[in-house]
Amino acid sequence: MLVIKYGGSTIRTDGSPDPVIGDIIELHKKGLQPVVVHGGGKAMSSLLEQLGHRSQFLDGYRVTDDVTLKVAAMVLGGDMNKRLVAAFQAAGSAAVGITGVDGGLLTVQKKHHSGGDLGFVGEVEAVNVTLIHALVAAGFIPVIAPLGVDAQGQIYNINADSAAGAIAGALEAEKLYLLTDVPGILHETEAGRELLPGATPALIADLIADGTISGGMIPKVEACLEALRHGAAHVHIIDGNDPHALLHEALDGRGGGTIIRGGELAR
Ligand SMILES: Nc1ncnc2c1ncn2[C@@H]1O[C@H](COP(=O)(O)OP(=O)(O)O)[C@@H](O)[C@H]1O
Ligand SMILES: CC(=O)N[C@@H](CCC(=O)OP(=O)(O)O)C(=O)O
Repeated sequence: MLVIKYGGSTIRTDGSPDPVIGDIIELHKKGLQPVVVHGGGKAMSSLLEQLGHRSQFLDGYRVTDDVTLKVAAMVLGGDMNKRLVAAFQAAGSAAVGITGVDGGLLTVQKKHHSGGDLGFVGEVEAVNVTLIHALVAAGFIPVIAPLGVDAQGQIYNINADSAAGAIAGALEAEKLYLLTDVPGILHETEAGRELLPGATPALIADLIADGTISGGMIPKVEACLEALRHGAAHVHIIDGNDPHALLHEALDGRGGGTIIRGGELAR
């Protein structure tokens, strides 16, 4: 299976044909079994702002109070999830939208952070992939919103990269693709800010420590490491704004971006 995390910063919400969805359908037709995990952080921030609620982040994780949790359920589990499923439908492919709450997919506990209380932010404790396997076996593309539930039935907001990393690990997916709004991990070189084509966990730790990797890139690389720890063969951060980068990368390794492997430095 291929797990594809589609970031909210690049998801089209204007109804125009979405090349990423076209690519995912193409991969499905070729028998590659894609599983989609989506974000929607940008749409959440904009609705929260309309409600007069300020968004606050700690290392890329949104501090989630009661209001924010409601907005997460509405935007991620509702609007964003159904828009994506409708876009798959319009492009001629059957997708089924679920959240991590459905079928016991994502059991979480409250995530603790050294920088302060994150509120209702979940850290994935257990993944039950039964529902994903059932949907894939029936020919559907699962489209998953990053919400989870704890043992007491409390719903939590999960960073979409973290949810995708945990799901890719549990599925022992051959590949995890994280589609975002930058070409990959960028770093300073003598020639200026450039794409880092390959990285190892050790290099990533150095880049977080020296501040090169910050904000929304932190949950992304943490998700990559989590998926690698659980047996994903490699993970790849690619540009969701580059039309067909996903298809090129999945079919012949020409999509660009940053590959992260557990072993030696890639490429
Ligand atoms: N070293 C880095 N290389 C690339 N992007 C970085 C880096 N450090 C921080 N970022 C930020 O991470 C962002 C991607 O994360 P995020 O905004 O959460 O996107 P998404 O919605 O796709 O998950 C980039 O737009 C950039 O602002
Ligand atoms: C806890 C946490 O940070 N949850 C994220 C969930 C959405 C998300 O991750 O969306 P993107 O992938 O588009 O950034 C949030 O509230 O923004």
